[in-house]
Amino acid sequence: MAQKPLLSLPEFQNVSTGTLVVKEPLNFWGGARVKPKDTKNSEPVYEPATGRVLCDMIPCGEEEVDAAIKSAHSAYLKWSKLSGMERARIMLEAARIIRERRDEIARAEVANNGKSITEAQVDIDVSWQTIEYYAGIAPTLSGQHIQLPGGSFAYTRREPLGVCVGIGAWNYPFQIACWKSAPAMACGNAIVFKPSPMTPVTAVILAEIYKEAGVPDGLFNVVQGGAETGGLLCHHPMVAKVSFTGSVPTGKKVMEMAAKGVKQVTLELGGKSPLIIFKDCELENAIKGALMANFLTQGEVCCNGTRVFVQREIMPQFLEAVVKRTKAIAVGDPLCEGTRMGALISKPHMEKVLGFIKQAKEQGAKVLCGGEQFVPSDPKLKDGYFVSPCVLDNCRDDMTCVKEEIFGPVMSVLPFDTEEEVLQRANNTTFGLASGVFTRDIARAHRVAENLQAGTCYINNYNVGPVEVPFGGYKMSGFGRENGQVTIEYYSQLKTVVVEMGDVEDYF
Ligand SMILES: NC(=O)c1ccc[n+]([C@@H]2O[C@H](COP(=O)([O-])OP(=O)(O)OC[C@H]3O[C@@H](n4cnc5c(N)ncnc54)[C@H](O)[C@@H]3O)[C@@H](O)[C@H]2O)c1
Ligand SMILES: C[N+](C)(C)CCCC=O
Repeated sequence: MAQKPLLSLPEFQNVSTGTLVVKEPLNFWGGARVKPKDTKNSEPVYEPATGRVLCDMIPCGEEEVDAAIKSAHSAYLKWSKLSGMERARIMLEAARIIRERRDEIARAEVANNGKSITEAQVDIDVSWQTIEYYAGIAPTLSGQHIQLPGGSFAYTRREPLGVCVGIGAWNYPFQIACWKSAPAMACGNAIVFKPSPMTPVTAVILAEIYKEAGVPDGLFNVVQGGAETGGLLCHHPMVAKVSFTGSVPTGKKVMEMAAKGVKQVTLELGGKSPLIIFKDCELENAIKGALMANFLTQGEVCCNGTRVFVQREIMPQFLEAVVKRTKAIAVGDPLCEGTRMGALISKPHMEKVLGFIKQAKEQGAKVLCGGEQFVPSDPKLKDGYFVSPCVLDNCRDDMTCVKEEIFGPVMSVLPFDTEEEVLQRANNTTFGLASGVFTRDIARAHRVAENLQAGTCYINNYNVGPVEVPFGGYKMSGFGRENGQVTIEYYSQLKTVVVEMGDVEDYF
């Protein structure tokens, strides 16, 4: 008997670099893929490793956004009436299907995003774990009972918000869709998700998996598009909440639009996070940590520790080892198992990153390695957007490469002398997404963690992100949280019910 393909679309079978062409519609609502009405504003989507066109992204207009939101609302009416156990059962089935299809989803993600296959597999694992985790929480959602005088009482109910919109960035396309949909669905909400126009491919796979697992038609919807479609979603009167992942400037616009309808917002924005390495650290771990903090997903990670402060006494050893390890990073075909760094998301983004490096040199930084466009020897990769990972020395706090988010494989190294000084410099930024410290001194580690103004502080590691752990920003890196139990509060509201057991007071 012929084996059923794991993913429903034949184009996703046996994807290798340079082969995927997506022709099927990438929108999904009412439980089915939907062809866009008007194709005139379509944009090509590129495969980062080859520069080849992968598919067209056709943005949804007003009518289509409205249809997706209405379909979400009707599914919400059914889904929100299920018990937590019933919701959990379906979500666990979705997690199981993702786990089973992990490698195929990861390959499609690589074709669209350019990251290495080993990283994409981890992203897909994190995705099903997220759904599993929130499935586990769904049956535990409960209220409080409050005793009042005379036998009266009050109780609270944790209720869903309604239709939630998720707007995603391009660096973790499938994972972001799961980070938003899993807690939302656990709480009884419906979701309309808009991926980044640069990575439209894998969200619709998630939609099909949710459907196969048994979620009601319309509960998880995908609308494709850019700023205009995003604006339509944020303004729609039937939307209760917007959860946004992206840059600070766009986050501000989303907040403004949501404010007009007094909608709740979660903002997961950018960063320029400090990583502080004290001379008493375990140096080998600190070096590995600095690489983890800078070079995952070609450096296109919001929480990357791109300002690496190294205590002056150990700077020579640190630089020698970090440069040696950086030069050894295998850059190339992201679908090869041995590759550790793939291609940047787009040609303009690659040029922007190279521009930051050029400016850093003009401002006095010294390139110790990398920082150039890289052309792999494989001819099919000659038009890919590869940049060799870069370590910058002689950096100062006032340089652009130290102040602005580059979102590419560029580590800026800065010397420091004292704890007090480095804390002041580390906090001297408008961002506050993450931070890290390497030291063997346990008291210092916790003191530094307390004093760093950031939503996460990693002690003796970096960029570890299990779903059980809340993630989100301080300052202009945003607010609200994803992951962890606390995220339930961002996808639900509390109703108080007050019950009188006696007579109403005769006051008037
Ligand atoms: N904190 C986090 O969890 C996190 C995670 C990933 C990425 N990021 C940040 O995302 C940025 C990179 O992603 P990007 O380039 O896709 O960001 P972006 O702000 O350009 O776009 C993000 C999303 O917003 C949409 N959008 C653009 N204009 C809009 C508008 N006017 N109204 C509504 N939606 C609009 C885009 O189409 C896209 O889906 C970096 O700054 C990075 O740090 C943050
Ligand atoms: C690297 N983490 C921890 C998986 C976070 C990714 C989310 C930000 O871009």
